[in-house]
Amino acid sequence: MLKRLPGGEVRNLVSTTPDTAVVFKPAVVQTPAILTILVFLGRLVAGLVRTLLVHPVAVAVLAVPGVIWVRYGWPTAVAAVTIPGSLLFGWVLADRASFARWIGWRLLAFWRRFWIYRRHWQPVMIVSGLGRHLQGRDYLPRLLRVECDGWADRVTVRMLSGQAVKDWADRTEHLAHGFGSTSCRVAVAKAGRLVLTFPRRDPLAEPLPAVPVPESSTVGPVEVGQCEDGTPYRLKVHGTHVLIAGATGAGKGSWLWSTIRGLLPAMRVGLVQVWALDPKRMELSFGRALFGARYAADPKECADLLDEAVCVMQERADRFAGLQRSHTPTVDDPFVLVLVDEVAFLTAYQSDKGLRQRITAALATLTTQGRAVGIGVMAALQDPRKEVVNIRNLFPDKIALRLDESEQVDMVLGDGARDRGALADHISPVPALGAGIGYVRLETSPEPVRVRAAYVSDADIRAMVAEYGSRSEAA
Ligand SMILES: Nc1ncnc2c1ncn2[C@@H]1O[C@H](COP(=O)(O)OP(=O)(O)OP(=O)(O)O)[C@@H](O)[C@H]1O
Repeated sequence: MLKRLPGGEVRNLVSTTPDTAVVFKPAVVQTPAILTILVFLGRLVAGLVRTLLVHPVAVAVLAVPGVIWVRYGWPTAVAAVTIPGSLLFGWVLADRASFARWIGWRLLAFWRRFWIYRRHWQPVMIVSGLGRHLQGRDYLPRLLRVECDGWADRVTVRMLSGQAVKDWADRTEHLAHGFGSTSCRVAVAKAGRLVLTFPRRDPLAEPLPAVPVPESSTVGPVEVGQCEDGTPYRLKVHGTHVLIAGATGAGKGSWLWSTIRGLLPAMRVGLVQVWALDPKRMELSFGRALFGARYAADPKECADLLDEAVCVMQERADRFAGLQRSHTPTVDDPFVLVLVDEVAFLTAYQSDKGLRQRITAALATLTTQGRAVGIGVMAALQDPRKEVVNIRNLFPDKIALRLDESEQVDMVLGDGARDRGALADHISPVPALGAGIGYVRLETSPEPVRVRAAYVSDADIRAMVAEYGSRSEAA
């Protein structure tokens, strides 16, 4: 048995070069067996101590009854298990969330570390090419920590020296399927350490009803839907520009309408104006009364409205010059959000060259100079192959809803987004399962966040128009 210890194989290594009689035999230095055994024992003790430190709850649940059994006999051990067990069961019934936070997820993490990740670590690492098998030894990335919450496992790993984040990002599919998940996302924790996120279920599989209209009038980030961890997602619109790309039926409308809905109280008091460009006449026309005179559908009217926005922008820039460097919305200088549904209709597909150039120039001017003076642009785009290369860099924040091809993901979100887990081409085309789901990439963070926008139904829009239509118009 000792002959099979790692390193022993070197003894049998013989290498020859073709066509010569010269034979090379490496010198073999035998490691004393006692040294190898001591190293193994040391590693075992270190592993036990590490398990105790990382999973104290799970170790206590397993060890304490055993110790009581040995010292005081089985009846005491059964009582020691039954009494706390009943108390814990009562805790589950009384407050499931706090039980999960303090006990449940920790036990699950302990179990999944042992049963899923530790058990499959070596084969998955070797087969995916992230580990190496050299001269009878495995060189594997270190599995440092497993944490669980309601929807995913977060696995912290230490990369092998010399590995790059891209090596892992290129193998997310191997990792996901190797550890029994549908996807895997890679994020950098610190130098040499990564956090891999493996979803266990999809919390966004059910459509979300429209978010209630906020009570206060704010232009701060607008609640438009929900993130995977169940927290509300708030989209920043003031001080940025947002591009939303998605195939037909991907749910771009729910992002536009959820944003308008969150701004309604601020529109009512005059802190926000939404200017709507609706060349398809199918989306924003439904709530036309909310926009008053600032609605355009015909390409010529759209160009005029954009030019008007540029005039407002330039007039403000003249007034603010030397006085203020950022915009605070007031009734006199409200935040102007220019919404464009299907921007390619006005640019790429526009046959009138003069109009196309006017619109493109106005959009470029607004997106490059507008945010400091309180003008924002939110544009929807159906086919990212048209126009996205020209306009993508004008929008600091991008959202990729369902896309037809994997190459389109990086076209919309920027290089490397798909490798980091933005699988927009895998979003279901079934509206109930996938419409409104998208990956958001903000200028402040390279990690794409998966979000589902709430669905604002026709009835919701009618109610919004009835409640806010005329008053917003007046503003
Ligand atoms: N957030 C959502 N949750 C659930 N279902 C949605 C959501 N958004 C849209 N849907 C469903 O998907 C359908 C298509 O949505 P929508 O028209 O907004 O897509 P779109 O991307 O604007 O498409 P197009 O570019 O063709 O106008 C809607 O009729 C609705 O049934």
